[in-house]
Amino acid sequence: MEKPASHPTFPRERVGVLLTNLGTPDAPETGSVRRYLKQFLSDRRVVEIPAIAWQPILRTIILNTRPKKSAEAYREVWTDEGSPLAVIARKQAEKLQERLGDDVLVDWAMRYGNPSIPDRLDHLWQAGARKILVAPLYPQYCAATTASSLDALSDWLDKKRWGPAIRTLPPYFDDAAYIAALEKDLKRQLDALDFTPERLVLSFHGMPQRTLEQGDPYHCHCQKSARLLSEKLDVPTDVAFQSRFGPAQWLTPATDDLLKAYPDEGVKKVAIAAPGFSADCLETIEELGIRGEEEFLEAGGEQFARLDCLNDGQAGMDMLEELVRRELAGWFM
Ligand SMILES: C=CC1=C(C)c2cc3[nH]c(cc4nc(cc5[nH]c(cc1n2)c(C)c5CCC(=O)O)C(CCC(=O)O)=C4C)c(C)c3C=C
Ligand SMILES: [Fe+2]
Ligand SMILES: [Fe+2]
Repeated sequence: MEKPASHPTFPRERVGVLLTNLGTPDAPETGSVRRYLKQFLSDRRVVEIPAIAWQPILRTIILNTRPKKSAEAYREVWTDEGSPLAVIARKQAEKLQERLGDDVLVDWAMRYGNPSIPDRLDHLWQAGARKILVAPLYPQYCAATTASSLDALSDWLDKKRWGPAIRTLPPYFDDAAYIAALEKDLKRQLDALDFTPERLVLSFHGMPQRTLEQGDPYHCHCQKSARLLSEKLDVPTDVAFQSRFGPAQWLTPATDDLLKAYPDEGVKKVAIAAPGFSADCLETIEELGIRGEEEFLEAGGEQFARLDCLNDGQAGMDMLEELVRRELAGWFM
């Protein structure tokens, strides 16, 4: 039977994979940072204060002060290719695409800023992806990160007449592939240091203490990742939470407090890793690597090293390929 002339044509069906991360400004300038922070900090998953109380504070105080200061920090980490988080996210997607071949379309997106989750889902759909795995690259589940990415997915699906079958990558905080990748990569980096650290700090992004009391599993996921990892490493580890924001009580101990207290306790040689970040970003390169080192040395510390995240290195990509192939079972071998 002949198709009516008005009948749309469809591309070859394929499987899509969308790697998502948090997001970053388009440029290390006040205006770009303000746009990014406005979207980020207006997300009710991130700041759980009723909008009527929060929006005036955000618009009159925070967006008038923080963007300039944050832009300065972004300038310290910005590369010729762009923001480290975006550059690494793109490389992770390109390398995963190479590993999975043409039957799968791999793309990447950011929850805040660009490229956005709805734009890249549109792109995958238009390219023929009728089955899509959305993979928020957060090992530890958190409402502010994992659930928020899935909100963006469900908002997109909500508007579609015909939408894809969807799978989402579960948190992988205790997955053997994740722990093994960290073990391998951190051991490689520790072996390459020109000193032997007395302590390895495992620094996770902080969250308000209240979220733990309300049932967010993030704190427990971080503690379990840290325990499983520390069992594999020869150096003693401490867990800490970084990037405190606002006046509320956040998870403790705070990374900066821990670094400042070490020298008085006789700990003078420290390495620091951020296993909850799948890619290096402002929070690892600037906050840990620059500010953290300054704070530790000023307090009397002697040697300090920041270890890289898994990024697009061999160990991290082996893990990502394993996790993604597992989730694609039955869709693609
Ligand atoms: C990895 C998990 C992360 C959690 C959990 C998280 C929670 C969280 N963050 C803020 C406030 C800010 N975070 C900022 C940047 C930022 N945060 C994460 C990760 C987590 N955040 C990443 C990967 C980045 C990206 C940095 C980049 O390179 O672009 C910022 C912006 C920078 C700044 O102005 O300091 C803010 C603000 C809150 C409030 C929160 C949980 C409630
Ligand atoms: Fe953050
Ligand atoms: Fe816990």
